[in-house]
Amino acid sequence: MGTYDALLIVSFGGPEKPSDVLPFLENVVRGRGVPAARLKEVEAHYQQFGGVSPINQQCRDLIEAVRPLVDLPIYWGNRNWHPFLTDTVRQMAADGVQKAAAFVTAAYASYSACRQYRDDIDQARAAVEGAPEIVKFRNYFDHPGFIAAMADHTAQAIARLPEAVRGDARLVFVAHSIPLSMASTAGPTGGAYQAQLHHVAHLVSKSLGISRPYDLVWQSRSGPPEIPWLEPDICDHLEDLHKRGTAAAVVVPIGFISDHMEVVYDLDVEARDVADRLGLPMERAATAGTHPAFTQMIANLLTEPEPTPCPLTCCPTPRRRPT
Ligand SMILES: CC1=C(CCC(=O)O)c2cc3nc(cc4[nH]c(cc5[nH]c(cc1n2)c(C)c5CCC(=O)O)c(CCC(=O)O)c4C)C(CCC(=O)O)=C3C
Ligand SMILES: [Fe+2]
Repeated sequence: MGTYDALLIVSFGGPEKPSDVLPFLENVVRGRGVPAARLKEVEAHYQQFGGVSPINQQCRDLIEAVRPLVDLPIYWGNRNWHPFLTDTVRQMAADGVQKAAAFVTAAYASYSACRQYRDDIDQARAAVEGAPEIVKFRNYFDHPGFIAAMADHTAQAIARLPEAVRGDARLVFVAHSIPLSMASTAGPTGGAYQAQLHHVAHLVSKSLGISRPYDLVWQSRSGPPEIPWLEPDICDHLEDLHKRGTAAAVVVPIGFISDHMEVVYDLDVEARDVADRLGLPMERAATAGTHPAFTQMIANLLTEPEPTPCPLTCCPTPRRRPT
């Protein structure tokens, strides 16, 4: 407590112009066996948005919103695109930073959401002489600040529905799908990714006073088709809800903390198309973004005791596959 001399934001990174898209995607999928056809599709999603992912600007906005709340210099580095984490850690060392707290823009356990960011931090530190110590915050999915932000945005989404269906709207929580093998090894004893997401879905519903059943479904499936991932997909699920006579759906992306490309494409384009075709009233809740409860959460995490390091068996690295 009170021992940090900098706050480091660690994020995924995204392209900011059309010519960034391919090299960015190559960084993301290196050694991960994502089929070429899937990559072509995703490339088209980015180009449809002018080759610009919203995620980097969202990190800048988050930093500006957090700056008045913390008494520390704030740095920012990404896994897959500029500013690269290694360059940021080099700058931190040059500035004489000794010990930084790291806020990762992913709230949950699993290799992709937690361990891979830890590895990024370790690799960046290993590449920089005199690198500062970097303490990653705990997985903050159940922090009251995150829950409050998501509950607030969910209430706003419900209020945007036609009045007649508001009271019956089905809450459809959604997160990034991951391979079943990754899900089964998430957290110290496995299954933590789904368990944490279920917990958040429960807490958000509860804080809205909604006791109706809700769903937890998945988006943005990648990887080779023969490898099983978490299902059902949000689009199939909307079809299913419609068949069952559901009056309306409020899609709540609890798996992400900003409205980046996977949100604005996979939900606001793809899932929206499905809902419109079905005539199913649907609203999408905003992610936490720069909600004041969420930015205050980041400041509050700085005052928590240092988290105990994860066991080595937690969220292990998947076997790398040839592309
Ligand atoms: C759990 C999880 C999160 C949440 C935690 C977190 O936030 O980190 C997340 C976030 C994100 N994923 C993102 C983008 C991509 N993810 C891909 C591929 C993959 N994601 C996976 C998982 C996750 N991903 C996995 C298991 C793969 C398969 C390849 C592999 O094993 O690594 C691909 C490759 C193409 C494809 O989609 O197939 C892209 C382009 C962006 C940036 C969006 C923007 O640019 O605005 C963000 C924030
Ligand atoms: Fe992803």
